Amino acid sequence: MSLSDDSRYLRGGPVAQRIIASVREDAAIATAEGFPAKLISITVGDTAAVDVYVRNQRAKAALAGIGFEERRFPADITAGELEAAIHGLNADPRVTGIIIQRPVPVHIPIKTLQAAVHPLKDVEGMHPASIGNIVYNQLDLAPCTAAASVELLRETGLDLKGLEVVIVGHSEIVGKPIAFLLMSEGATVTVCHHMTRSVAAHARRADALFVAVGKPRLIKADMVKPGAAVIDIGINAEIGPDGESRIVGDVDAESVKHVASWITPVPGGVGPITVAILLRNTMVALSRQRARYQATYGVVDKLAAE
Ligand SMILES: NC(=O)C1=CN([C@@H]2O[C@H](COP(=O)(O)OP(=O)(O)OC[C@H]3O[C@@H](n4cnc5c(N)ncnc54)[C@H](OP(=O)(O)O)[C@@H]3O)[C@@H](O)[C@H]2O)C=CC1
Ligand SMILES: Nc1nc(=O)c2c([nH]1)NC[C@@H]1CN(c3ccc(C(=O)N[C@@H](CCC(=O)O)C(=O)O)cc3)C=[N+]21
Repeated sequence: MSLSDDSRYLRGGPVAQRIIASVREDAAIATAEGFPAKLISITVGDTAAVDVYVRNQRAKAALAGIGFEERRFPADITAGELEAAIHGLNADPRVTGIIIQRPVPVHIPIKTLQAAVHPLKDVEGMHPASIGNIVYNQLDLAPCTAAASVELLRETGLDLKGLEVVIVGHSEIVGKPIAFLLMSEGATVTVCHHMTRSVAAHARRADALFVAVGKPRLIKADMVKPGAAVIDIGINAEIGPDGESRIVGDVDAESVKHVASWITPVPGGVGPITVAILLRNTMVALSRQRARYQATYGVVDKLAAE
């Protein structure tokens, strides 16, 4: 069976479309009520790794009826200057959400930047205060890629309760949040990283295998349990046999597709859903801001009566 018509391929497009259609309805209502949503993307320095992401954010935000603006800053900007820019966006009532594209130059501590974003405008859930929410099983706003990966696993229809899940890669933006999201769903989760003695030994036990490392073909067929679901989060640029640059994941799809029951294509798997979730998170942030606004200013009648 060819890759393109194989139903075992878990495609992100239809899931993303579903999410964006629902965001579009919510955004239209909010706009009509006088609360248009607007997302600001911050990019610092060389942007090759994030260009595709930002391009898709802009396109899908337009489709969903969410405002979108990109702010680009030079690589030699100081952390202090960036924080000041973020504080300006925090204070701007027209701005609903702020996303800081990773990576940022090494002289800027990413944690400081994440902490500068007001938690109500933190559309990736990466503020130290926000990321704790998923530990407390508050799952309505999670880091986008992690949430997107879990959405794709749901598409398999597998019961997440008691599912043996192995995650390869433990970054704070992908691997770790996936682990927390799936623990909340009742899965049994093992997390592997570069010090894991045998990634293969763990991976072979997984009913669902998530891979977020950034190494092409790290996962081969002999590391996958027959019938497993394989969610490939990696995005790697490499030169293909035709001499053209192409994007591949972390999974050797050509061999793994013969063993797994489900596998996500790259591109066309997790990526499109990541963008859709970012927009959904922007609407979650908007409704939280509206609730705060209501709580603060929605007592006019009472004040007038006093
Ligand atoms: N589709 C999407 O929406 C997104 C895709 N990505 C892609 O996902 C991949 C991972 O991204 P990100 O999490 O940000 O990357 P990081 O570089 O932050 O994390 C990589 C992780 O992989 C681990 N690792 C490195 N080598 C090995 C190995 N040989 N075996 C097991 N684990 C290993 C590292 O462990 P340690 O820390 O111990 O060294 C680390 O936890 C990249 O390809 C990135 O482009 C990222 C974000 C969004
Ligand atoms: N703070 C932060 N959060 C991130 O989530 C984050 C980041 N920084 N930095 C960069 C990486 C990368 N990333 C992508 C998301 C979607 C696609 C995407 O839409 N991919 C399409 C590609 C389609 C096309 O080529 O146009 C696909 O996979 O099908 C790509 C890349 C998010 N990241």
